[in-house]
Amino acid sequence: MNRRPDVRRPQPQRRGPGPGQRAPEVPGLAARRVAVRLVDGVLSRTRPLDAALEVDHDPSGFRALDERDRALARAIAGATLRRFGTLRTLIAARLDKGLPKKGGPLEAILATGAAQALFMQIPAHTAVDLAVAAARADPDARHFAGLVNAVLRAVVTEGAPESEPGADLPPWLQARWIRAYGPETTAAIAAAVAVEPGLDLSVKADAARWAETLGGSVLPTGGVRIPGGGRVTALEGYSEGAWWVQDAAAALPVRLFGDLAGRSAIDLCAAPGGKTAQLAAAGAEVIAVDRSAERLQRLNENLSRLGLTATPRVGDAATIALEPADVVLLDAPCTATGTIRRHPDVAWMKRESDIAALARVQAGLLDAAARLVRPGGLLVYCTCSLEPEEGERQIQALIARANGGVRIEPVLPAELPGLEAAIDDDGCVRTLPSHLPADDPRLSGMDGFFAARLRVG
Ligand SMILES: C[S@@+](CC[C@H](N)C(=O)[O-])C[C@H]1O[C@@H](n2cnc3c(N)ncnc32)[C@H](O)[C@@H]1O
Repeated sequence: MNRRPDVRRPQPQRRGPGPGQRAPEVPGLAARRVAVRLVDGVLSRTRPLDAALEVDHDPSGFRALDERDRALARAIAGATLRRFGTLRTLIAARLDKGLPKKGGPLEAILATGAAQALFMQIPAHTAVDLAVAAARADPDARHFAGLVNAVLRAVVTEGAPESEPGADLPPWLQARWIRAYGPETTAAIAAAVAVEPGLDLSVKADAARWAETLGGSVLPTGGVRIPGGGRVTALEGYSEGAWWVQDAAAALPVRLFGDLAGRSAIDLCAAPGGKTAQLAAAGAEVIAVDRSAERLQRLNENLSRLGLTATPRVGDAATIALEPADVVLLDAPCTATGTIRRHPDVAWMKRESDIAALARVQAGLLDAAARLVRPGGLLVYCTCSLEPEEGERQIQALIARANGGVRIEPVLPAELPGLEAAIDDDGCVRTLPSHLPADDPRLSGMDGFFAARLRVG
């Protein structure tokens, strides 16, 4: 009996293969099933997208795919998560009784199917048929293959809705940003995170030459921006270690130290080493601390490709004992809500309660970092979060706790040409995804970051 589903005209009533039987693989199905697992890992808050793509033990099956299918699975998962707010609403409107409880990855199957048809250039019948096939291949979702077919046919017939600012953000996050930045700026942030961004590089030297070689432009932050797509490792200059991937906003905190030649530096929470590379390239003697030995190994590999050196130390930044240094950088663990543009999974992995828990960790790390600065030295604190609790309020609280021992060294407009709007009234840096606008939305924007420069002692 031929069990291969008719990919042009699905028959939802047909049952999948019985126990012990294997259906021949439908073309394109493997990539869809992996995309479903990637999205389901995020929606169930068990696996961030990048972790699923990188870890050796890969429960999604991503690494078993060939290169083309990997790119397709990644693109489907990315497009789904970027537009997930809209997709969830469209799907919910077609489900009178909500999502069945025992459907396994049913929501991920529906969302990836709809994303392909509505937001990627994939023919609707292919997207729907492969979603039905993915449901049939899943032990829990197979009972709902008919529902997948019905819901997706209705969704694709209706077509993509007008995009509304904020429709793709979790409501709790949108509400917080409106409180922190106002409705207009929040709409601008939402528009910026809706577009998959290009690639930002920090270069060791000669930004103009690398911009020309790679078909990009030099940013006011000193880095190079190129259109995204393609394998980073295949780009010119990668193997010779001429540059590393680093968002334009992530490159700002180290610049706040000024001249670093010959100075001692401690980089706390350093892996995978984007900022360590900047410190080392600027001539500092760097100790790079991270609590994860595995991630420090990646830092070592990255530095070695770049021909740069730092002393790695595995340890907890809150308690590590080190000789005080001229400058200390604390790039604290945070909710990373400023990076949703590049990591759309972050919006759906995080919970609002994560903010308070991380803010407590950040306060402890800040106190420890301040103790590692030699008297009169500089501390730069940064997070890639848009939440004031993880940025501005950390600094206000530290200054109050330090009783005159720590003060903000305000960043001057001349230090950030082209980004003066990112300097707040206290002289700290607050970048937003809507900063650095350009005509082409894919070449616009930057991560949301907070950075404060502090004089200690
Ligand atoms: C935001 S990432 C750092 C990115 C890095 N600074 C860069 O520019 O490439 C946060 C890092 O902090 C590390 N980390 C989290 N808590 C830590 C702690 N208490 N002590 C040391 N490292 C920590 C994590 O292992 C992770 O590598």
